[in-house]
Amino acid sequence: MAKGGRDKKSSKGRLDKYYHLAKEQGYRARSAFKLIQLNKKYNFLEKSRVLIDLCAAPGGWLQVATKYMPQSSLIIGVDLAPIKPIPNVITFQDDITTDRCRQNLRQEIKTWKADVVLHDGAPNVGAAWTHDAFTQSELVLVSLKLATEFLIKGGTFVTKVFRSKDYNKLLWVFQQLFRKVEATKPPSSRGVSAEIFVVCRDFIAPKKLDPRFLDPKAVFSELEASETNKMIDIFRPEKRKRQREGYEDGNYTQHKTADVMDFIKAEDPVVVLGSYNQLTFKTDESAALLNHRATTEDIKINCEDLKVLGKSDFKALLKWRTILRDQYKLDKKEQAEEVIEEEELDDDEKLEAELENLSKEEAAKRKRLKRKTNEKKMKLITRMQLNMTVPNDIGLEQEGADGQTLFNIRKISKDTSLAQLQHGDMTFTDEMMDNGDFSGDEDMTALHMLKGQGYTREMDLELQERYAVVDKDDYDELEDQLDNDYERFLQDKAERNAKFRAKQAREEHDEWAGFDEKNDKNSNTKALDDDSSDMDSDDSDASSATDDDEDESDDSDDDNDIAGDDRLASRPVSSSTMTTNNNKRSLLTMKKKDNSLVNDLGEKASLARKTAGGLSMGASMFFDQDIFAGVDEDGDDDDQDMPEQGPVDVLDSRKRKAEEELDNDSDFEIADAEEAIPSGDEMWSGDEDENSRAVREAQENGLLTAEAVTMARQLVNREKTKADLIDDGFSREGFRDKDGLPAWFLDDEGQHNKPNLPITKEAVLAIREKLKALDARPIKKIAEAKARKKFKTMKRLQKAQKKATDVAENEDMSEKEKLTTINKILARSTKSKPKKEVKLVVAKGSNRGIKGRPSGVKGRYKMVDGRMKKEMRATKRQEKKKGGGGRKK
Ligand SMILES: C[S@@+](CC[C@H](N)C(=O)[O-])C[C@H]1O[C@@H](n2cnc3c(N)ncnc32)[C@H](O)[C@@H]1O
Repeated sequence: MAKGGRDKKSSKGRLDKYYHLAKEQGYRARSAFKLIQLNKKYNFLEKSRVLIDLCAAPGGWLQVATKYMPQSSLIIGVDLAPIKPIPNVITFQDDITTDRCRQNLRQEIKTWKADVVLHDGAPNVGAAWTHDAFTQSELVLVSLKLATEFLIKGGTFVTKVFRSKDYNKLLWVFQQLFRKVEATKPPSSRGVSAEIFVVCRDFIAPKKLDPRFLDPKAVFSELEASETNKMIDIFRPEKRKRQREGYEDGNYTQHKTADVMDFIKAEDPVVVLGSYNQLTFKTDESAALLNHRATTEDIKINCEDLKVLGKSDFKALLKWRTILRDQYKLDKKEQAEEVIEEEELDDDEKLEAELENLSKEEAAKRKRLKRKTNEKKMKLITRMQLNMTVPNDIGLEQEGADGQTLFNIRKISKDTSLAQLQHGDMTFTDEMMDNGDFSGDEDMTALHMLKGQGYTREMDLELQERYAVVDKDDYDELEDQLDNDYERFLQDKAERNAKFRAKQAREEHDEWAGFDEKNDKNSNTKALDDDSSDMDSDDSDASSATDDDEDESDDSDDDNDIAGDDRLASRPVSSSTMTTNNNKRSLLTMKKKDNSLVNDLGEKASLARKTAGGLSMGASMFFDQDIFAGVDEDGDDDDQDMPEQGPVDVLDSRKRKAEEELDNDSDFEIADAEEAIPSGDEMWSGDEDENSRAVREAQENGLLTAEAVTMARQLVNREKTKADLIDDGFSREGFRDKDGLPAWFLDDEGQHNKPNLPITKEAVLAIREKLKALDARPIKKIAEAKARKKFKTMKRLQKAQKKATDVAENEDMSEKEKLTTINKILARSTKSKPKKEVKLVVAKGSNRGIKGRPSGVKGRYKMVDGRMKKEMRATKRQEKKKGGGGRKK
């Protein structure tokens, strides 16, 4: 039974490197590394003196806290389960949801306040995930409540949250109570786990707090999302249904496949691409598609792994789908329905609608052109920042801003990219395509010829034919729509995959290296200004006010503390103000002015409820996020860019926009991740002490083994990467369970069961030389003794020299006498003095037990035990006898 259990554990990959590291370093749970890594990122333990760990069993986090916090800190841990004692830690068993636990905590902490409150609580995550997730969210609120009671102003609250539908609501509440809220997933948290850690810093410590902030009923009761999120797709005149609840409940970790036909028939193909890992051709219907001429090899490859779709792959799949839908006449019915609807209009209405459509199309075209120009400008600025373009080039770049003449196949031939292409490396073309560097028709054809099958010209032509596209702009609209879809796809993907989010943030971070946040903001603002020059003045006022306020809030953090604290309980914010974008901005402005987001949750919710067709509480939460500071105002226009949308009420359109943005709930995290997610695994090394010790030793003593020298050379010569070395470090052998094995066996294993690391001849020679040099160096004591001897000899020689000079100058001596005397003096000086004899005094008779010098003994002496002397003599005698006896025999 136990064996089966263990196997199951292993097969799940549960016994990973952190498990083994935890065992090695004596941590009770692998989760200890989560706190180590969180602390490495945010450094909250070192400067804390009082810590409360809610849900602390078995005590891994407590162990970490004792290690990283200053000595004699007060550390309290509580859990439903008993916690084995940890030195200098107070633990007790309690349910954190009870009042008794609160009282016990109060008793332990007395009048102090905690600098850190940790919460890693998880109810038994098992079969009923949905239920568990909710209970976990409740636990989080309970722990937050305790945190608000015990935390010091400016304190830190760290909690685990599961990515469920309550996630954003929890984040919103955290944001009301802490100035800095960041969600992060430390590397030791398993990728397959839906858990994420939220680090809330700088506790506002409001004097009064509306209890509804911490009441699960108030926080988790969400207004039903309105039905207004309908984006009419110019590609598919059908309703698009977004997964507003984020993850599909209960299915977070599996490799999911869907049949290709599901993708083709789906209402929203982007959701399918975002939700599944693979599209299969297993049914008869889908298998038949394999022979379709549009199903190229690239399409098949794209279907294999949807998680790695690039932009062009994504677009190719959608175009392929459209062609197939056309073939299966899946859109025909809806089109017919539309026609019938249109017939119902009378002539005047038709004319009006047509005119409206025309003017909208015209406006959309203008906007698109402007946006493209701005994109080009932004790209140019980026390039200049990265020293890729000199100002002289600007004219050339701008010439191509309208996308008519810019493409340079020369660009490929000029630089190293040609060599890349010749070697079959098409990443360059992908990049150019994604960047929009290929713009003209000929360019696209040329590129597609280079690219091969996936994104075929044929497919594009077929699509143009299908939509009776008459000019390039119309086709651009299709492309725009695909671009939007791709953005949506990325968003969905980001929501689903925390790792992807981290990667994306890293990439963005890398991409913009060299820009500081301010510059970035400025350039964005500039683009916005350019883009929205025709925006009404109210808008610009509002946005500038927002910027100012933001600055203000940054500068006057402290000033606003008290005001903010008081207002947290009292000042209502009306959700009804958020029905238009103008109002969205004014809310943002208000919020920024307050600097502490002081809202009355209930008031806000009820007002939202009251607002017929208004935004939901979730939307207001969304607008409260800092990410709005950089919101792309031009995005509003994009909605109107779609001619097929037909006459739509502007208000509705904005509501849709707001709702759509609400759905992109991961925005919050991405924004945070940009700032805070580390830019490499090195940020997250598991055991820093060991690492730093090893580094220090290597720095002090150099590399001492041939293996180390070989590895170092491989690293320097780029034959191996750091990741390779880490991988090599983990082997099955290293993780053998040693519990219960006898010591002699482990000793033996230790001697012989060693990894056979590769070494090179050069490394061996280098080490040999080094050791030779080391060997040649005398040890300290010998060197000192030698130096002393040399010094004494020198002194003696100097003395002898002086004596010899005196003799030589003596006029009373004959030359012969002088010579003999000098020779004697020199001979004596080179001879070392005979050692003074040490007299052995036997401690017997009158000498027994005396202290000090025995009477009648002069000079050096040593007391010896008579027995010892006797015994030694006896031993010698016996040996002599034995030896003699042996010979006799
Ligand atoms: C993942 S473990 C915590 C591990 C801990 N951070 C460590 O490093 O050892 C989650 C813990 O939450 C505890 N827990 C769940 N619900 C609780 C509750 N209502 N009150 C107290 N503890 C609770 C469980 O008993 C469990 O020990």
